[in-house]
Amino acid sequence: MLSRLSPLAQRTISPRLLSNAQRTLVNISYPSPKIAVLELDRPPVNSLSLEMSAKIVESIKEIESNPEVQAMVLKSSNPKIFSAGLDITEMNRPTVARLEDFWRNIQTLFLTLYSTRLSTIASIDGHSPAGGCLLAMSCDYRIMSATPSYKIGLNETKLGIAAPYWLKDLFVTTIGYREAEVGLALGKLYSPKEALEIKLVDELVDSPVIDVALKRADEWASIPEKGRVASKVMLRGAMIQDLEEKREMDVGWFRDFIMEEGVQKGIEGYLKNLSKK
Ligand SMILES: CCCC/C=C/CC(=O)SCCNC(=O)CCNC(=O)[C@H](O)C(C)(C)COP(=O)(O)OP(=O)(O)OC[C@H]1O[C@@H](n2cnc3c(N)ncnc32)[C@H](O)[C@@H]1OP(=O)(O)O
Repeated sequence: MLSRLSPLAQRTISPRLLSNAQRTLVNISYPSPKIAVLELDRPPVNSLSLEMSAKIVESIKEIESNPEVQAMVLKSSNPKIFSAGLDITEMNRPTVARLEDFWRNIQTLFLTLYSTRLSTIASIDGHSPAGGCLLAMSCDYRIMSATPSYKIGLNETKLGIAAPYWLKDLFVTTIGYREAEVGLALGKLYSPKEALEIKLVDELVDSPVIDVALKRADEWASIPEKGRVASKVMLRGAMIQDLEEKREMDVGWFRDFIMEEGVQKGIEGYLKNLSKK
């Protein structure tokens, strides 16, 4: 990890030359006492490996531990990708133990981000498929760049897999049953304009997304915490409790689904096509 390098090494190695093993994977900054910015920094595409998920969770907890901080902006260090979703290599011929651990970390990531006392603003300046869309939907408010080529949505079926039941629930809660039904079946990736129309995102901006995200964070941070958190718990509590009770069942479902030979072949083929591009 970068933090294990000496201060001199940290200053002299260009960040672009660091391997992921040397990186912190996320960066935390505080533009003002009430606002934190959590930046995803796992090149090339911010995919969610076991370590990346664990690091995001650890960082949210670190930010939460400061009672003064009220809002957190989630952004990417990559100028055109928010997050490419789960690290597909984690699902490609894995060991059962690693796969199960990976999934427990993904569950924890969702539960932590979805239930944090912080107001969370997703600053989506780039592509946000699958697990990237999960991160965005777990936030309280989503702002996306209007750049027409960017895509957001749940494309799992295109990989030959299915979203877990709790991600399906989150999608339904966000965009409504019928749109979710079609979107999930087709593995549909929406343009920013389409995403705004179905309320998958709340706002589109042409200017640097982060500027508007910081403004919204200020607005959310000005609401008294007690009432704001109580209303969040009312709206989100049932889904959180449901997954808490079914975690191990969900791990079993995921493991059995992914380890099937046909699914493994599909994942292998999808990865090969990605690399060939
Ligand atoms: C039953 C279980 C349900 C589990 C739920 C799963 C949810 C998921 O999140 S599954 C993951 C779905 N994600 C995707 O399908 C996104 C795939 N990636 C892309 O579409 C593109 O990479 C991009 C649009 C995000 C960016 O395109 P760009 O042209 O800039 O970059 P690439 O050349 O495609 O990628 C660079 C590099 O990164 C590798 N890579 C891309 N995405 C992933 C990923 N999700 N996991 C692991 N690795 C990924 C890609 O293969 C390239 O690698 P090489 O440089 O080695 O070729």
